[in-house]
Formats: sequence, structure tokens, C-alpha cells
Amino acid sequence: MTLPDTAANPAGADRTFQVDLRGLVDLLSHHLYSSPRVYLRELMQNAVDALTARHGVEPSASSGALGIRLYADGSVVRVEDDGVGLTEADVHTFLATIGRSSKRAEQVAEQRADFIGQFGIGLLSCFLVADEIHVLSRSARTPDAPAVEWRGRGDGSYTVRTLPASARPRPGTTVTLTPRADAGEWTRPVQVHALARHFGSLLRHPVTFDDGTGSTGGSGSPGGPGGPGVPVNPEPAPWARTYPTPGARSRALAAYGEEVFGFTPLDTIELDLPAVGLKGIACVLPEAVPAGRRHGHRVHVKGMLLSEQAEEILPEWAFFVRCVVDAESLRPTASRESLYEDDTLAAVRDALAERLRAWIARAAASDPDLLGRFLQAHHLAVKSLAVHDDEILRMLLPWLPFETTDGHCTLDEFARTHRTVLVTSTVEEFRQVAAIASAAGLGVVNGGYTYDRELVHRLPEIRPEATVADLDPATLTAHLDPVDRETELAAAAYLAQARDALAVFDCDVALRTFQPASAPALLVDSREARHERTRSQLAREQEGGLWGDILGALRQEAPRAQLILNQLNPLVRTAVAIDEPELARTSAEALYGQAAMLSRRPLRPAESSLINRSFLDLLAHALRKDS
Ligand SMILES: Nc1ncnc2c1ncn2[C@@H]1O[C@H](COP(=O)(O)OP(=O)(O)OP(=O)(O)O)[C@@H](O)[C@H]1O
Repeated sequence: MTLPDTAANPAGADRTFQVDLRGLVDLLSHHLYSSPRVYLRELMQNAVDALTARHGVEPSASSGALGIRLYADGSVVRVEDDGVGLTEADVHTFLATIGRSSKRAEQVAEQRADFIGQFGIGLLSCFLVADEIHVLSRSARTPDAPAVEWRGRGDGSYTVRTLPASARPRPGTTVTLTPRADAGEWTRPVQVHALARHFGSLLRHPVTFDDGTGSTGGSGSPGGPGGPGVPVNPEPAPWARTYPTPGARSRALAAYGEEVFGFTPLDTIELDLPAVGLKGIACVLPEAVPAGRRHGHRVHVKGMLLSEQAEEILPEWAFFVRCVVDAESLRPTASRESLYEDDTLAAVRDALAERLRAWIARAAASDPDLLGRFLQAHHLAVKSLAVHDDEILRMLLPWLPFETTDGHCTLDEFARTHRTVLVTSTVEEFRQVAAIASAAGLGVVNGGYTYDRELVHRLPEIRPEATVADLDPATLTAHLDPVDRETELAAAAYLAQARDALAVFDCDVALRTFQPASAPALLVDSREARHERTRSQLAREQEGGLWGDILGALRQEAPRAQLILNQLNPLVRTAVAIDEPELARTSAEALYGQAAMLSRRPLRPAESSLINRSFLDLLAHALRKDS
């Protein structure tokens, strides 16, 4: 904006920025605050800060003697405090100057961390619900100063006048708003009462609410810290109360967690971290949450609720808890709904992480029942944590459940019965080999799920006597019993025909004995080997072309699949004795097809048509024989 050159504004003279207050309020309401309801939080926060400042002036005043009184009768909303108050000069300097805050002033530098506010804009949020802010104040710092009245309007204008001391006999400040018609939703008495409880239930000064009807009156004495009205924060925070027994304490904390979050915590962890000035609880979620989903935590600063969705106070891996905390020294951002990423926040995060680790360690060491329930709900979260956190790995790896050839069991149990723990790299490989490997006495863990293979391979770090190896087709085949020489010789012709029939699938054929005898054949194959074969096949098909050259250059020695026929199976014993070449081929194809289907991997088109063809051929053969 350029002002015309006048006598009062000669060309080149310094000018002062003009502020369009309506534009500023619009900016705050749409971009800073989540809802107009925050006006009450800002007023209560100013009252709390004023009480803190008054304690600085009168350290001997007991915090129970000074309080905050809220009043809402449908036509006005009033917030009155017994705080430090303002002189006329303060009003000009702080109330009427946007962006200036008494809480940043030099004289209170050492006290700065005691205040919640610091930006000098919070009061503007009142314009979200009212066109005028009326402040009546009397300073505790300058007791003989008169009372001062300030009226600030949304158009940017304001008036100040002093009033006789009798207009406000005691130090403190009263802010009165006359809500706009469109702001009824946030200023109705029931709503103001609900918001006061929401934001102020953990405040340490007495706060009361009065709706002017007398129905909320009764508990406080007029003129006392509470005044007429109902207490908003009748009791201290649950962790600040005393209980007859430790059991009663933990039940009360769990009940509070349930009331706040709406679920029954699997366990409630008390947080008392004096080094970072934080108290509260962490509620362990009773059910699994998707890995990586972060939950918002409720953060109070000096008792005032600032955020219900703060994510940043805990490290990412701690997504199995939700916390309510009251911190002394965390610094809210201007919107109050998130926290400054500073050293204090980092220290809080570290201290909370340490506390959660200690809880896990205690459960692992001395409460197997709790640990069992925790891992049942959160083993995936813990696995993701253990991958990156050596200490958690050391504490929890032995207790984590895995799918194994002995069923679902902990790695520790499994390693006790299997000195060598074999691990597959895919679920599909595990499905292929589980039954046969277990019958052959091999211990195999399904390493196909996220983190599992990596974690199993780290078992020797904490159980040095255990050996872990990847299970590949060759290892399995080596563990299956060979057949005697005579049987091998008798089956040689059939095996040769079978190899020939299955050469298109790059599949070798072998004869072994293994349990269960009901399984005629086992197809051992790995995904990498299959990809390698597909690449080789494409290279062959594209021979000479650009793609053929590229794929050919990438080609490695393609590992072959292996069809292992089971000599213990009656069907296989009959098949290897077939002397009719066509039927021998068809039976080998059918055995391959059946083993491929049992492996539960997706079939290639050539395999599907092979299964189809071999079935029809066998059917035709059977029918011919019968006719
Ligand atoms: N209830 C009160 N008692 C005494 N002084 C007050 C009161 N409310 C506001 N003030 C004065 O007005 C100033 C501006 O208040 P405002 O709420 O706009 O900002 P702030 O609280 O300083 O910072 P923030 O923007 O972070 O809230 C305060 O710094 C304080 O000096």
C-alpha cells in the first residue's frame, strides 16, 4: 500500500506499516486455528499466564487463593482472573500492539519458560466469535494505579480509559466478549462449560464456571478464587492424587485412560520424568494398529490442554501407545496445536522412549502374562522396532512368534529343539516344503513375512549356540533319503522320460524317499530361480534383437527346479514301472502339475495347459483300458 505524499508524509520519510486487522483475523481463523472454539483456550491461557506472573510478584500467595472464573449466560462470555493485571501503559504496549507480548519482555527473561504464550497474537482469536473485546484490569505490580478499561474492535480501532479503583477493587483482569450472532455454537453456556472442562480440567489454579442461572452456583464463595459457579477442575490430575494402595492408583490411571481415549488399555504406564518436567500416562492399545500408523497424543502444557493430536512427543516405533502428558517446558507453536521441534522436545521424546523400553524390559523379565498379551496384539510393531533397535531385539526376539514347521511358536522354543534353524525367503517356499521338511526332521521358519527372515538371521546374536541358514532347494533335497541303487537303476528309464517331458520347464527329476508317504511328489523351486529362467527364456526367444542381447548379457546360470518323486508313495512306485513311453510322459507331466498346484504359487499358462492336457490324456487312457 502506498500513501500519497503530503506535508505530514514528505517524500522519502520513514513510514509505518499499516495492519488490516480484519485480514489478519481472517488469516488466523483460516490458517492458524483449527476452530473458533480456541478463543476460550487463548483467554484461559492468558489468565493462567497472568496468575503465573502474579506469583512472580507475590511469591508467598498460595496458588489455591488465586483463580479463574468463567461466566457465560448466552449474551456475554467473561473470563476473569486474579492475575498480575495491567496498567494503562501495559495496555497500550501489550494489548493494543499486535505481536508484542509481555512474556518476552527483558525483565521476565528468566521467567519466560514459565508462560504458555509468547507471540502476542492469542487475544486476536476472540475476534473469531466477537466484534469487540472488552478488558477491565487492575495491576498487582503497581497497586496504586487506577483500574484501566480497554475496548478493542475488529476494525482495528480501540479506546482506553482509566476508572476509579473501585471499578475493580482487586488486582486481576476481566475479559468480556459479546458474541456475534453467528458464533452461538461456540459461546452458548453449555458449550463454554464443556470447552472449559476440555481445555482446563488439569489446570492447577481453581477454575469455576457460572451460567448466570444459579444452577451452576453453590460450591465457591463469591469473591473467592472460585467465586460462584461449579468447579471446572475439582480434582488434581489423576497422577497428582494420592491413593490408598498402588493397585487403587493403577486402576484409577487406567480408568482415566479409558475415559480420555475410549478404550480399555492393555496396560497403563505411569510417566513421571522429572528430568524433562513431564508427568502423565501411556495407555497400551489393546489391539494391533497398522505398522507405522502414528497416533495423536494429548499434550497439556502447565495443565492447559494444547493438542489432542501431537505425534511428535514419541518416536515412530511407539505406535502401540497413546499418551496423556502434562509438560512444564514444552513450547507450543503459535497455533498451540503442535510443538516446537527444539532440544526440549527431543529430550522429552528420548525420555519417553526410554520409559517405554523399560516397561517392555520389565514385562519381558518379570511379567510373562503381560508380555504375552502385549506381543499377541503388537508383535508386528515390535518386529519392526526390533529390526532397528538392538536393545529391543535382544530383549524381545526370543519371545516373538513365528510361523514354523512346529506351528506358531517363539523363536526361543524353536531354537531349543532345532540347533540349525532354516528359514525360507518367501511364504510360498515355506508352503512348498513345510510338511516334507518337518517329516524329514528339519526345522524351518517361514521367513516370507515382513521383517521375519531378517530377524531370524539375527538369532545367533543373542543365542550364539543357534545356527541359522537359508533353506534352498538343494539343502532340502540333500536332507531327503536317497533310494537304493537297485531301485534307482530300475527307475532310470522312467526318470529319463520324465526329464525329457519336463525339460521345457527347466525341471530336473529325482527319486527319493520322504514322509509323508501320501505325498507323491515335491516341486522345489524358488522365486529367484523362476525369474532367472523366465529371463533366460525371453533372451532365447529374442535372440539377435536388442532385447535379446540385453537379456542375454544379464543371463546367469539359470538354477533348475527339481521334481522329487517319493519312492514311498504307491502311485509313484507304479509309475516308475510303466513301460509305455506315452503314458510314462503323461504321468510325469501329471505329477509335475499336481506338485506345482500344491506349491500354491501362481501357475504359468504353459503349466495350466499341461495340467489340462495330462488330465485329459490320463482320462482317455483309463477309459480306453476299461472299454
Ligand atoms: N488476562 C490477562 N492478564 C494480564 N495480561 C494480559 C491478559 N491477557 C492478555 N494480556 C497481555 O496482553 C498481551 C498479549 O496477549 P496475547 O494473548 O495476544 O499474546 P500472548 O499471550 O503474549 O502470546 P500468544 O500469542 O502466544 O498467546 C500479553 O502478553 C499480556 O501482556
